[in-house]
Amino acid sequence: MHSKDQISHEDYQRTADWLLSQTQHRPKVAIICGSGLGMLADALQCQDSFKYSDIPGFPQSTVQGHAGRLVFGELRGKTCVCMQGRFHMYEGHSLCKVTFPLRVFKLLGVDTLIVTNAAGSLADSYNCGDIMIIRDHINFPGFAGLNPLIGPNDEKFGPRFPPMSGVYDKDLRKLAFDICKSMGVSQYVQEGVYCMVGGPNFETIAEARLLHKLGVDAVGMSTAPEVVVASHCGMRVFGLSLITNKVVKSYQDFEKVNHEAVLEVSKMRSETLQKLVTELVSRMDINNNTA
Ligand SMILES: O=P(O)(O)O[C@@H]1C[C@H](O)[C@@H](CO)O1
Ligand code: HPA
Repeated sequence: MHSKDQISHEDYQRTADWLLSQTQHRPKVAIICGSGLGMLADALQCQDSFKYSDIPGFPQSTVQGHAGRLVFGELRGKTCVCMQGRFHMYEGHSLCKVTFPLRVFKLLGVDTLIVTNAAGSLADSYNCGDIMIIRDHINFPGFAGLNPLIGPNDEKFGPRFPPMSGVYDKDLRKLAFDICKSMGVSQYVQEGVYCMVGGPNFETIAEARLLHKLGVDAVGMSTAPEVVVASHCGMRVFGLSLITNKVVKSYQDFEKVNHEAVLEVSKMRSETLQKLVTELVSRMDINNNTA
């Protein structure tokens, strides 16, 4: 499966060149919007946007709550590119396809990734609507050999064996905490470990208990492959999970999670997340991108 799906450097370059020919924007920051979080792109000024179906080489987004648009624009004078809709492994995409945009962004000049997702909480102290700053992740599919870096290594992007410790930038995490404090929202901001599972089904109770025992704070179906590829090609990474549900861990609890409820909670926190991401981009240290 992997060799058939292998994407060449030229393929990434072709898509990057097409985008560079269609927009004047030269982003340094990429933002990936999680389920129901597409409104993060609405804050961008002077937008140029492209449907994924119009971008050569781009996969298509099939999940409700993922619009399928790439939006370029400025956040407080800093140029960003925003994915309104991401690709998940459970949609049937290979991990090369899931992470295709990241390498294209690298070729556009992006050096910082802000990744967001909707996730269920395992940590007992978390509540629905909490924002979790991702300290670290567990890439469960990676344990089973589902890793986007499997296959011949493209040294132009990064090394064969990239380190993954400290992958979520410490300074950006601290900055985000400071911003949350000044926004007066610290009471529902957490920091924790995100775990990716393959999906598309939500967890059984036994699976939830296992993840809890392993020290997972929040579980979702994305993010880890994107972060692995971004880090492999040298990007700085910051991640946020919006806690949209508490994962059922008790056989006495008859609550059942569903995607509609996930989207509903995402909507509830959209304004706060938009403010937080805008402030973070505005205050983060990046090269002034006037190239
Ligand atoms: O794209 P994200 O990770 O935010 O989406 C989460 C995981 C599933 O795709 C979906 C389940 O409701 O939300
Ligand atoms: N499990 C996995 N993925 C999710 C969840 C969950 O409970 N909530 C949102 N995405």
